[in-house]
Amino acid sequence: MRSAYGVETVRAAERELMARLPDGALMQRAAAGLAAVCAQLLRGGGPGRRPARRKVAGARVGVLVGGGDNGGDALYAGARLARRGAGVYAVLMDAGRAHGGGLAALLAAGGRVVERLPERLDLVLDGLLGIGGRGGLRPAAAALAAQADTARAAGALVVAVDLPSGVDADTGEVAGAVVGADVTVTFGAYKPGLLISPGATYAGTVRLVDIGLALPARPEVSALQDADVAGLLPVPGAESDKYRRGVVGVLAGSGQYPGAAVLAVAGALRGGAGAVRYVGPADQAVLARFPETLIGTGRVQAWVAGPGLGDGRLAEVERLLASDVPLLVDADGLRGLSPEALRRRTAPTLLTPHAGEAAALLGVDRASVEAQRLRRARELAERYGATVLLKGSTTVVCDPAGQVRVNPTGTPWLATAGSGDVLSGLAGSLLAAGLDPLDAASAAAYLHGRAAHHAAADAPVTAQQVAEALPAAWRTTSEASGAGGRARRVGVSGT
Ligand SMILES: NC(=O)C1=CN([C@@H]2O[C@H](COP(=O)(O)OP(=O)(O)OC[C@H]3O[C@@H](n4cnc5c(N)ncnc54)[C@H](O)[C@@H]3O)[C@@H](O)[C@H]2O)[C@@H](O)CC1
Ligand SMILES: Nc1ncnc2c1ncn2[C@@H]1O[C@H](COP(=O)(O)OP(=O)(O)O)[C@@H](O)[C@H]1O
Ligand SMILES: [K+]
Repeated sequence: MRSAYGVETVRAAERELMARLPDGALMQRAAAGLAAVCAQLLRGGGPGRRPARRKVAGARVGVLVGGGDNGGDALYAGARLARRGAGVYAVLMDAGRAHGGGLAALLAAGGRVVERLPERLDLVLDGLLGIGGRGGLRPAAAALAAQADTARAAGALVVAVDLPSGVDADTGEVAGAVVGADVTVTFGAYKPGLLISPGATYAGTVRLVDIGLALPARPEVSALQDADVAGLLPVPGAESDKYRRGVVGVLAGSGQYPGAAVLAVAGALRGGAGAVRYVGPADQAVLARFPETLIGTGRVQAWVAGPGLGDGRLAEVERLLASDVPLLVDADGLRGLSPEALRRRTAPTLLTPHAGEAAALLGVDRASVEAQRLRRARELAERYGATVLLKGSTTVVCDPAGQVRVNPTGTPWLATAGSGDVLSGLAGSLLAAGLDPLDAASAAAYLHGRAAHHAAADAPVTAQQVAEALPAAWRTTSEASGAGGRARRVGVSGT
């Protein structure tokens, strides 16, 4: 699990540790870790777009230096690289406020202060702002961020110190100018803004440097990894039967959108439930594609309601809302949903809106959901008293108690018609197999994103292909974690 902590929590942990260490020790730890990653990148150990230099000596390194400790980290790291023979050029945002010790160390090591970044750099350190950044970059910082972009376009690797300047550490929000990094070296803990887009997009690959912080057990935001997901996936035991594994009901499709029913069933069949029951007018289309589907109402352990329903069947969704069976509501089912109806429910509810649907539920515009994914997902979960999976460039899952997970898998190729229907079927199937909504939603998003990677391989992909790649995604997730033996056994008497 990747655990992320907000600025206040990180600062409190830093204070506590600093009180026990000599002055400046923490910054030296950060700078040493940062310089080590830069050296590795210069030697060709990272996402280089230039031929590797193979050594640090002779490399050309630019350092963008802000007025706080983030600039201090960058200066001390620059000094370490200069001592190893790199040519290091520092641009100070505000000469009067650059970190004194760091600047002296850089100059003593042979580094230089220059007016603007020179040409032909191998690497640029973005030390403008770290967790002390507030609001959009002010003009002087924005001008230096633009220099980083220019150097990057000319082939330099950009390494963000702690986080890309311009990204809000707590939310991933970006207001205006921002540094686009290839690699972010973050200190002590992941920050939520490194895991949530748009911030995550600007961070590139994130490397964590341990500086010894003691952090609370419960992170503010987490991202499941292979082993976590593998440990959640339901695996039948020797005594399992299809009913004990769970039956998922799918209320989806309409004359206008029969395909949504087929795709939701396609996802549900690959989600670990023992059977899928379909209710709706697209039964012939569903059966033609999946003869294993049960047709018509009957007992289920979870319902998926909404994909392609159109607007004529909201009464059926309301009946499910009034039932005591776990329920996932997606797409058309989300229209006109009342917070009161959800709050009255006794069984778990999972809502899976995309940004447009979330905007309608909150009465805000779509752009504000896309720019503030974490805040909007939290608001929805709180207002509706349900777990929310907000789809999009970073899928955010939030439960009513405020636990947040962000999904680390996926690809923009997933932005294709019908892939959301596959996801809702898959998540509903995991609910029917007994996972709670937070786990079902985050495991489903993880597998779905991974399936898209398998199926897309950097080319366009269809929703059906994503569904067909789910077994491979399941297998690679379990294998990569070596968790075959630790997976949940379901559908065995007494479980
Ligand atoms: N506190 C600690 O113990 C440690 C801190 N470290 C580093 O220190 C950083 C935090 O340092 P600071 O608290 O000094 O803060 P920062 O260095 O992140 O930024 C503070 C400076 O940026 C300016 N600023 C804020 N928002 C701005 C905006 N939108 N546009 C332009 N300028 C803006 C402020 O006026 C201030 O001068 C961390 O991100 C990390 O890099 C590391 O050295 C590890 C240890
Ligand atoms: N830019 C993106 N990057 C990664 N995944 C995306 C992006 N845009 C959309 N997705 C994913 O694609 C799927 C689209 O679902 P949805 O919007 O419901 O489409 P549909 O209604 O056509 O099925 C979701 O899983 C969503 O998270
Ligand atoms: K930075």
